[in-house]
This record gives sequence, C-alpha cells and structure tokens, in this order.
Amino acid sequence: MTKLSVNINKIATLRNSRGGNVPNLLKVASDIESFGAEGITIHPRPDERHIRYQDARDLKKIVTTEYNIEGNPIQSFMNLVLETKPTQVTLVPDAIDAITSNSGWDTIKHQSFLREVISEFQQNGIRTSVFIDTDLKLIEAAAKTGADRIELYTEDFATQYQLGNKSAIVPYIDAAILANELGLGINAGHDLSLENIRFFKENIPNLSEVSIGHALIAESLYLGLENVVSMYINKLK
Ligand SMILES: CC(=O)[C@@H](O)[C@H](O)COP(=O)(O)O
Ligand SMILES: NCC(=O)COP(=O)(O)O
Repeated sequence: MTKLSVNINKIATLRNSRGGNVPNLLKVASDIESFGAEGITIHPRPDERHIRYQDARDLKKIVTTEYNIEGNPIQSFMNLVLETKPTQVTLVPDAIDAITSNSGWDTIKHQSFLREVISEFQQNGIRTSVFIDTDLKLIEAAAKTGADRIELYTEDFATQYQLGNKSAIVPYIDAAILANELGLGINAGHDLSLENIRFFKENIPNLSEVSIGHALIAESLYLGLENVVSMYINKLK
C-alpha cells in the first residue's frame, strides 16, 4: 500500500493572494486527513511565497497523520524542522529563486554535507528522505549519506507519460530496484497526477509514499467546479 501525502502549498498560495485566512490552511489540512489522506506535505520556501514558517509550526499542532516538511537545508530551514519535529524531512536542493523544484541532489558532490545534516535530523527522531533523480550512481551515493528514504523526482516521467512515452518508467524501476537492495525506502513526487499515478504505482516495487500537490489541487477545482457553479445559480434563482 502506498501512502498519499497531500502537498498543501497551493492552498497557501490561494490564501496569500488575498492576505486573509481564506481558505484556512489548517482546516484544509484536517479535512484532507478526514478524507483519507495519510500525510500532509509542505514545502516552505525562503521567500514564504506560499507556506509560511509559522504555518509549519501551526500545522505541527493539528496534523495527525504523517507530517512531511520539504526544503533545502539552509540554516533557517534546519532550525524550523528541528523545532517542529515532523515525521519526515525531505531534503530538496532548491535554488533560492526557483519557481518550483527542478532537480534532485548530486549525492556524490554533496555527500558529506548531506551525511551531517541527515545525522542531525535523525538524532532528533526525524525520518529523512533525499529528493533525487534516477541515476544509479546517485542512488548508491544516497545510501552512503545515511538517508532513510529517497524521493524519486518524477517530473521527467510525468512529462514523458503525457506524451505517450511509457518507457520513461524504466529508469524509475531500475532506481527503485537498486534502492530496495540498498535498504532505502522509496517515496516519489513532482507532477504526479490522476492521469499517471496508477501506472507509476503499479510499476515501482515497494513505493512507500507519494506527495502530490499541484495536479491534485488543479484536479479538485475541476471536479468541484460544476457543483459550486450550480449552487450559486440555485441561490440566485
Ligand atoms: C519537491 C517537490 O517536487 C515539491 O515539493 C515541489 O517542489 C512543490 O513545490 P512548489 O509548490 O513550490 O512548486
Ligand atoms: N514532493 C512532491 C510534492 O510534494 C508535490 O509536488 P507537486 O505535485 O506539487 O508537483
């Protein structure tokens, strides 16, 4: 069984666009859990353009499922994670001005840095995961960092799948087989969607968790829009 962790960055984007508290991020997180999701993911970025550092602290008090905080382990992020103690921290090598995550770690180049950071999180009882591409040398090096899990960066798969190139799954299968051999748990995320998730899940052995945000929120708009438009029309009769 693969756990679904819902990334709520986009809920915070919507809230921040008006400066108030609509939608209420904490209520949305609790409702998502009550709808059956087994985790809540946030990715606070240094400019706090969606999730704010205070959101991370507030969510810690109410999330009852797996709480996953993603980000680049700069000092302010490290402090936040060590203070909030989520279930899992997912390390992502974001450039400060990146629109969204656009690469996995070079676990060879940054091996000693990652080992140090991972050890600090683990000493504080926080499970660690490393966002990573499918290159087998990088997966091998990830195991040497002491990480508990990897998160396979799925943008390339999602793009190729949409174009009909199902063989794009092959490097992900190879990466997952090696990760399993090395004792690394496997998560996955980025651009997973209702369209591609079943195929991905069925092909990846021992997929522990997927974190999904952008597509899930976009799909929710569409799947709910008809209902809400009719409710307004009814009220205007
Ligand atoms: C690591 C990853 O792929 C996601 O966390 C993604 O980065 C979402 O972040 P944004 O919502 O800021 O695009
Ligand atoms: N770790 C991936 C994530 O949290 C969500 O990515 P996306 O679905 O917003 O692309």
